[in-house]
This record gives sequence, C-alpha cells and structure tokens, in this order.
Amino acid sequence: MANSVKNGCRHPHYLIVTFPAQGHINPALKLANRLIHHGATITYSTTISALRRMGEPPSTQGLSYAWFSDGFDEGPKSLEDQKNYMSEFKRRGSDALSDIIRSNLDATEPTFTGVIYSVLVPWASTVAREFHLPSTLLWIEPATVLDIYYYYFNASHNHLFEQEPIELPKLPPLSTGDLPSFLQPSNVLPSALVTLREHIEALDSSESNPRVLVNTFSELEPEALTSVEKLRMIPVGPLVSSSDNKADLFRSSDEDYIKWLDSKAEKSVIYVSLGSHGDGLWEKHMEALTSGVLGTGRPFLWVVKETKHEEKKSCFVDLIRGDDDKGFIRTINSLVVGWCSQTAVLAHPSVGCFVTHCGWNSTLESLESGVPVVAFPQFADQCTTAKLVEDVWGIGVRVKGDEEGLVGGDEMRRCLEKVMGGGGDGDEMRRNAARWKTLAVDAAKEGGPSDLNLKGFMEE
Ligand SMILES: O=c1ccn([C@@H]2O[C@H](COP(=O)(O)OP(=O)(O)O[C@H]3O[C@H](CO)[C@@H](O)[C@H](O)[C@H]3O)[C@@H](O)[C@H]2O)c(=O)[nH]1
Repeated sequence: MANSVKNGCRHPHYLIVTFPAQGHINPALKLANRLIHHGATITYSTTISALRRMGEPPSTQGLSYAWFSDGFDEGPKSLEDQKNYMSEFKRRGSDALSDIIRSNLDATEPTFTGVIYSVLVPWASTVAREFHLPSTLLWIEPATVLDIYYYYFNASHNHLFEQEPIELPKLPPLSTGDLPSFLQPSNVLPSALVTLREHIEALDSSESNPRVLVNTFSELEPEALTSVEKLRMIPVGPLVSSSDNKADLFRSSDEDYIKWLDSKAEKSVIYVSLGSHGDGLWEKHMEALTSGVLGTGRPFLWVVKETKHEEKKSCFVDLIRGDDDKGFIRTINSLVVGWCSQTAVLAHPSVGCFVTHCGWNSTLESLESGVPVVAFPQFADQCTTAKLVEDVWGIGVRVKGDEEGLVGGDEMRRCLEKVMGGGGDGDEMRRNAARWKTLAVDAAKEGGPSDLNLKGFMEE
C-alpha cells in the first residue's frame, strides 16, 4: 500500500467526522486548525444539511471537506423525521464514510492515517476498524460527563447510581439532578441514550487503553481526567474558535450589538443566550426568565434565535420588549438579537454576567472570557456542567426549580442579583472567573499544556 511518507514517517492526515449541530461543528473545526498548525492534513466530514446552513465553510490550507447526505438535506421536517433521525444518520453516515475512506485508499497515494470522530458519531469507529484505520474519540463535553456515562453503562459500576449522593471515583458527590438529563428518570430522548451507550461500547471494545481527546484542560478537571482507568483522556482544550474561523448555522443579526455594548458601563450588561436548541424553553420558562431579567432593571442583550415557531418567537420578543408604556424604556435599555458572535460579546468589557444553559462551548467561552454565569441548564450534559460551575469552579450560581423543576421569576432575579451585585458572593465569583480566564487562556495557547498534548498525540 502506497503512503504519503516523509523522513520514514507517514504524514498525518486525519478524517474528522462530526454531528451536524452548532455546538459540535466548531470545536472539531478548531481541533482541525490546531492539527494543521502542527503539520497535519485534515479532511473534515459532516452532513450536507450543515453545509447548506453555514453557506461558505471556513477555508485554510491543509483543510478539505467531504460532505455527505443523512437523508435530511433540508433538516428533519416532521416529528417522524426527528424520531428516525439518529438511525438514518448512522445508516447513511456509515455508508458515506466507507465510501470516503475507500476512495482514499483506492487512490494512487492513499493518505488517511486515522479517523477522529466526535460525540453522537460512535459508528465512525466501527467503519474505521473495518478499514484497519485507528480511530480516536473527540469528546466535546466535560471529562466529568464522559466518566458518568462510562460508569453508568459499565456493568461493574452501574450499581453506584442506585443511591444518593452518587459517589463515583474521583468525582464530587452527585444528586440525580446533577446527572446528564438522559440518565434522569424524566429523559425524553431514548435515542440519545442508545447512541451514548454505543460510544462507551466502542471505547470498551477497542485496544486496552484507548486515547480520548477531551475539550477541557487539566487544571479544570484534574481528577475527572484520570477517573476511568481504562481511558487515556488527553485534555486539548479549550477548543474555542475565533469569530473569523468558525462556521455558524444561524444568520448573524444586522443590529450593531457591539456598538450598543460600547454605550454601556463596564460590567453592567446581562447577556442571555440559551445555545442553539432554545425552542422548548418558551413553553416552560419564558415568563420566569423575562420577569427575572427585567426585575433587575439592568441592561441586557438577549439572543432569541430563529425558530420553526416564529409566532411564539414574536410573542416572546414582545414580552421582553414590553407592550405597555414601560416598553419604550425597556427597548432602549435592551437589545434582542437573532444571533451574534458570542465570543465577541463575552469579551466585551460591558458584559457583567452570562445567563447560559451551560452548553459546554458556552461554558468554555465564559471561562475563557472571565465572565461569571447564571446557570440555567435545560438538558443533556448541561445539568452536570451547572453543578461544576456552581460547586467546583465557583464562577456562577445555578437557578433552582420547584419540585416539578419549574423556575420562578423571583428565583431568576435572586440569582442575577447574586452574580451582578457588589460585595460578597458576586465579588468572589468575579475573582474566580478572572483566575479561570488566565488558566484557560494559558492552557490553549501555543506551547501551553493542551497544545503540547495535541502535539504529543500526533507524534505518538
Ligand atoms: O448568538 C449566538 C449564540 C450561540 N453561539 C455559539 O453557539 C455555540 C453553542 O454551543 P453550546 O454552548 O455548546 O450549546 P448547544 O448548541 O446547545 O450545544 C449542544 O452541544 C454541546 C456539545 O456537545 C453540549 O454541551 C450542549 O449541551 C448541547 O445542547 C457556542 O459556541 C456559542 O458561541 C453564537 O455564536 N451566537
């Protein structure tokens, strides 16, 4: 078999495969850029639906794309489509990936040296194995969350989940509400659980101690990174993309939100964004969130992204802006945008607090910017991240729901005042956030520990 060989070593060429969602595409792109920086070539593969939404993908020398159809090039339309999505993504994705690898291997000079696959794409490791290519999981959530899934799906540890607090090796004691939502009794997405189990099975069935690239850094989760003996977790984060080298699946707002932020006092603005899956929130928490934020009387910048439910969106925007005579005051003191450059917003000196759902990218971005948070987790890994934010890293406060998990406006306001207010807890969170900012930036910079880990991964 002919190979691309330099000085006796095969030139690294990775095929990176990701799930086509906003929170998945960019950390993998950032990884691609860092690997290219260290001399690798990358073929980046995800679905045509993602390409259609992002328009022109970022281009860099050494980076090429291999798009494939998951059968839903315009995105899943009906509830039925959504139910079938994960199995279709796996079926069509496996076939497509086989074709991509086969045509590379059939070329006069085949070049792939390995496959890197991300969360929700466990089948990529099966395809890689069929072609005798090494594969590595890129875990784009906290190491702590991977530990939890590992123990949950592992027969010899599963009993640890039977009593509260849940005590897992080297992790802080957890309540059921701190677990990823898929492991909670209220889980409404059984297909996610099937895919996560496949991830753990793929790791368990591979070589003795599989390497996992984790989007975290060693100071942030020192114990979690070594909790599971079977896994060699390699921290390579934070993988946070700058505005000019990322792909957005949503159209940025025309409003000049940076100019608006420029007009506000230092650390005075509440930034509200609940990631790229905010739709379900309107039903449950819209009023609480709105009354809490408005109740503080502080200026706010709020992302209400485009949605299939445009009618609900406009009700929500009306509610934020106010439909009474106070509406004018609210409008001049607030800005609602459809989508923004979140990293640019978080880096702005006027932002004093981030109301976040605790998606892992948003959390890393707030750590890297030193902005304290009000944690308002919705599903998936977000519940565990909220626990870490509040109890382990001390950079924010988590809103508490009632017995049914419902959050009230007073609670939201209490949390906002705690983070934004002067003295006591607020000062401590700001100090902690400033400390984490330094550590996060140092970890990811050229020659920093995460960067050296990535270089080590390539050279091994
Ligand atoms: O106006 C906006 C709003 C968001 N973002 C970006 O969108 C990304 C959102 O990612 P994340 O915070 O991780 O949230 P989700 O999109 O909800 O991510 C999904 O994927 C993540 C990685 O698996 C999980 O941690 C989350 O729980 C899951 O919901 C971040 O990079 C933000 O900077 C923008 O650029 N502009």
